[in-house]
Amino acid sequence: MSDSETSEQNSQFEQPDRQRLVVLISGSGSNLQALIDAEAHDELGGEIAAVISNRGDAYGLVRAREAGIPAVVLPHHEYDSRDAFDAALVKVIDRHAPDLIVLAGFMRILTPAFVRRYHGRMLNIHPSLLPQYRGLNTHARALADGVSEHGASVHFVSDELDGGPVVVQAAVSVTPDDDEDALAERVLTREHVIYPMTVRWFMQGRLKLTPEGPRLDNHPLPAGGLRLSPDDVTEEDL
Ligand SMILES: Nc1nc2c(c(=O)[nH]1)N[C@@H](CN(C=O)c1ccc(C(=O)N[C@@H](CCC(=O)O)C(=O)O)cc1)CN2
Ligand SMILES: NCC(=O)N[C@@H]1O[C@H](COP(=O)([O-])[O-])[C@@H](O)[C@H]1O
Repeated sequence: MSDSETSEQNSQFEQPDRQRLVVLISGSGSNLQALIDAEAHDELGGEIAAVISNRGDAYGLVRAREAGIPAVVLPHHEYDSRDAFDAALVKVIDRHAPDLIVLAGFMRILTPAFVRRYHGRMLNIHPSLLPQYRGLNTHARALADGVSEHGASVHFVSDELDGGPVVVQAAVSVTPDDDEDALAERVLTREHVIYPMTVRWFMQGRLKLTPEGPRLDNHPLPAGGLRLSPDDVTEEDL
């Protein structure tokens, strides 16, 4: 058994009563880092039990290992189908019996069977004010359209790509001299605020997905989710 698997096997027995989450990544992992930092400050409501990446070159793997979190690479291109890849994901995820699966820059479309398995306990962060700009290249598309506001959305994952019920959005103003990198950086900064906050709400049992939609403290959320405006900074501003 490899080191990462050994440490991974042991992690499920540490502090068994704490809420656990598994984070899926594909790249830099700055949102993962925001979650790691929140956990380090006891502001996540649980522990990151494992990190899984579909890319072996994801810097987020370095972040996980430096934080002592078991990190597993499942190269999607080594699997014959999406179903086979998702089945391998399930096998690794379920070893940790997580309460929540968090997609943090995870760039693979998940199959309906996978989404059903984790319905109501899988979140994603998307770099747009959904339902605007589902899919990829959101910043370039927003700039091309000349929008005045852009941002990020945290939503429960559904079969409909980036179409699941939105929990929280954070908006940024788009300036005339914005380019893709500058806009992406400002949106990421907001992501690092709203994702740990939303994950904490779920881990604390405050956020649930009901058949009628997301509820926070048993109150229905506004259509389109709670919105942090460009001037709002923290949860207290919601
Ligand atoms: N069933 C769902 N799967 C995923 C969702 C979702 O809402 N429902 N969210 C995405 C995250 N995402 C945007 O937020 C996203 C990720 C990936 C893609 C995409 O087109 N992926 C391509 C490969 C792209 C690449 O490898 O660079 C693919 O899977 O063929 C679109 C949107 C996560 N999954
Ligand atoms: N469609 C999914 C998607 O585009 N997600 C986006 O990828 C970036 C990941 O950054 P990170 O790896 O530094 O967290 C984030 O901006 C996230 O919103």
